[in-house]
Amino acid sequence: MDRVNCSHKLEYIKFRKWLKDRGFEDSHLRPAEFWDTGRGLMTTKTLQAGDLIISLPEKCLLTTDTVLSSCLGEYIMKWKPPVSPLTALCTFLIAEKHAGEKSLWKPYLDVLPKTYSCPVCLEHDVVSLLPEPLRKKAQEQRTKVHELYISSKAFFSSLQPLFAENTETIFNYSALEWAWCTINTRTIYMKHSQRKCFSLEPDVYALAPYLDLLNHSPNVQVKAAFNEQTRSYEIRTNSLCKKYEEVFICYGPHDNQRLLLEYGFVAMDNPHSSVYVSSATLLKYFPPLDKQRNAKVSILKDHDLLENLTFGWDGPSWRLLTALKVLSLGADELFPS
Ligand SMILES: C[S@@+](CC[C@H](N)C(=O)[O-])C[C@H]1O[C@@H](n2cnc3c(N)ncnc32)[C@H](O)[C@@H]1O
Repeated sequence: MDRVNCSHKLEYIKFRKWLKDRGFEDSHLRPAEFWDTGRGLMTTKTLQAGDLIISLPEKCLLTTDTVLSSCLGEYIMKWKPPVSPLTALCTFLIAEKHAGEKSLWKPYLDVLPKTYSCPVCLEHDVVSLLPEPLRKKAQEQRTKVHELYISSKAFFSSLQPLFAENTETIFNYSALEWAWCTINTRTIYMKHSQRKCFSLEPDVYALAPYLDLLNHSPNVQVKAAFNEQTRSYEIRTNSLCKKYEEVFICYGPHDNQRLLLEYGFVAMDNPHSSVYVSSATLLKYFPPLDKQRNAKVSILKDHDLLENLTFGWDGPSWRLLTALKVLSLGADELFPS
């Protein structure tokens, strides 16, 4: 058995009832465990190109509007300097999880992963096994989440009147890491207009319960957008998907480094696969005594051409070729008189 339907489990029965109460009608998708991709959605009817995979009503979406209309809203509105939309969503997830039975979002929270595999969650000795350019990005991710935690601490304390328990216990680092990964790995893009109560970071995240059970395949094409007429977020497939098979969407033309960094997995047979070449590796192959070496390196740095240098299936990328060309220039070619 390479897939096991899990829609009979109590948590999914409650989850689907919760979605139905919010206007979601699902006829052909079932949560299932797949041997290769883990949990995902299986279709009980064949989907042809052009068919609707899912149409999720606005009422099911969790956005910054949801956060502002909750009890957190007044605290966000009065907090200076304003928090980011991302911080607001993280705070909401942590607060709702803490509310347990009392949360209106409990059936959704109950089916969210308990742990994640993004680099920020990996142990130091695991990160140190990653190849160099990825290791650096993994460390940057850890720093980013840590800084978010430090910079949000005062705001979290301001929420104390809402909780009987100490906010430091509720909004601890591991709770923030879980909330950050939930948002980073599961949100859809939905642009909201800029609001004064939030910082200038773009407000583009929406959590889309059930739809966020769809796994990624680099080999399918889909069209996804909010439909203003039906007031639902809709995804149509452009690929055939046979009855009882897993339905995939495409998160974007991402290589495996990006998939690991953003989503915590890598895709088999990824047409966007690439191999990253660190600047240290590149420079090792150029003469250390080249008098113009420092000038060349600083030109490349100024143009942001010493990072994200890759080989894809078609050979070296434009960025890598450019870096190679600059480093190979002769003495009279770099600054011709
Ligand atoms: C939007 S969620 C999809 C549903 C998720 N599998 C679940 O059980 O909740 C995105 C996450 O699913 C997993 N995922 C998505 N596509 C995958 C794939 N092709 N292979 C393995 N894991 C995948 C990754 O952990 C990713 O962070």
